[in-house]
Amino acid sequence: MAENVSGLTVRQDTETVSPMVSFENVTKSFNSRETGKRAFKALDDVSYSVPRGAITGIIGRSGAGKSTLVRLVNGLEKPSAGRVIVDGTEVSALDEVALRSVRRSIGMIFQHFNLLSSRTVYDNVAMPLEIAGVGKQEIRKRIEPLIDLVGLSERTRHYPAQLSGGQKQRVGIARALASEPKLLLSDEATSALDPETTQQILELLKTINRDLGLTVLLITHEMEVVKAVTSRVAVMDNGRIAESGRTFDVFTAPQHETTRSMLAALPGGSLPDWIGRQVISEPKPGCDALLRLRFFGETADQPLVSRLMAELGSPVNIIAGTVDEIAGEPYGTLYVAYSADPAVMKKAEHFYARTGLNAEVVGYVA
Ligand SMILES: Nc1ncnc2c1ncn2[C@@H]1O[C@H](COP(=O)(O)OP(=O)(O)OP(=O)(O)O)[C@@H](O)[C@H]1O
Repeated sequence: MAENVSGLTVRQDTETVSPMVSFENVTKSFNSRETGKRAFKALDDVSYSVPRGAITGIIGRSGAGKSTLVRLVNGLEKPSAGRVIVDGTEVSALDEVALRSVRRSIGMIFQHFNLLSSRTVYDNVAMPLEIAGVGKQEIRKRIEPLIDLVGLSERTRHYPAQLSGGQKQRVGIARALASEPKLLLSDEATSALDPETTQQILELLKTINRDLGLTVLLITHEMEVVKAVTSRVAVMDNGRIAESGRTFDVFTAPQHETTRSMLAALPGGSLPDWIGRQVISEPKPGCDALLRLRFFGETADQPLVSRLMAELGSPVNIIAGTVDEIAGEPYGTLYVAYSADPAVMKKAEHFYARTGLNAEVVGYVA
């Protein structure tokens, strides 16, 4: 834990021994377009480590600084202060020639795929190897299994215009893997895809991460993407890391306002509108308390709601609920209402303390 500028205690990731990427006190200022003077800090004293072999998400709203962070990793930008270290090499200190070889060890996929329309699937994937001067035979030997891996063996002679968005991104992934990178950067790679295609591409990224042991750093503004595929996450806000840690921990107990409001957009992340409109913040005589119960870990598979009902001896009204999976772990949310009578509330509190059930009063309904 550490203090941020506003004095709030924020969560920080600590399990990052021998990271693949380290940002050490990185600040990136841009010149003001009006005055030409350094005015705007797109990144403000960012320290963060991307663990080796995992899929890590960087999430934040538009303008939070995500793309700037990624551009520092492959040396497209240099920090104004601080260091960026990739697999032990300080990329922020390298000249253009040295950077070229580092970039070969970093694959990248993009929102708009960046394929060459005049080249076939095969030729797009082969391109990084052609540029590196690899012979035709060797290229074929390396490319064919990759095209197979991304499920496009039937389409090697097709042009990008003949492919769907998901297929184009598969080409982008195969091309990124052609030079056998140790790190894959994904910049909003699923943002232009429909939800079903997004899931398929995310599954492919998981397979690649697992089977090739490739470290993936994925930047996105979509919580759904982070939830589905990452094991670690850093939430960015105004050029700073607002909080970071295991995705499951950050999603189930968010500490920063930005994380909370981004999570509210997920299905089940906020109250249904019809009840939300009736919620009052202070109890009135005879009203019900509205609670959010969260089930995970040991509380995920126990019949705690029926036990709660028996314990209170007063009706428990189930308002809404979802059962979901975060980073592969089950997670449920249930909104319930019961009498806000102090005696009932006290019994409920004892029940939560005894069982470890995570419960939070979100308001009252008359
Ligand atoms: N070359 C530049 N010159 C001036 N300002 C820049 C430059 N590049 C980025 N910025 C500013 O830095 C801030 C962070 O931009 P960045 O693209 O990193 O954010 P982001 O989180 O990736 O947003 P988005 O999701 O919209 O791409 C923005 O306010 C942006 O306008």
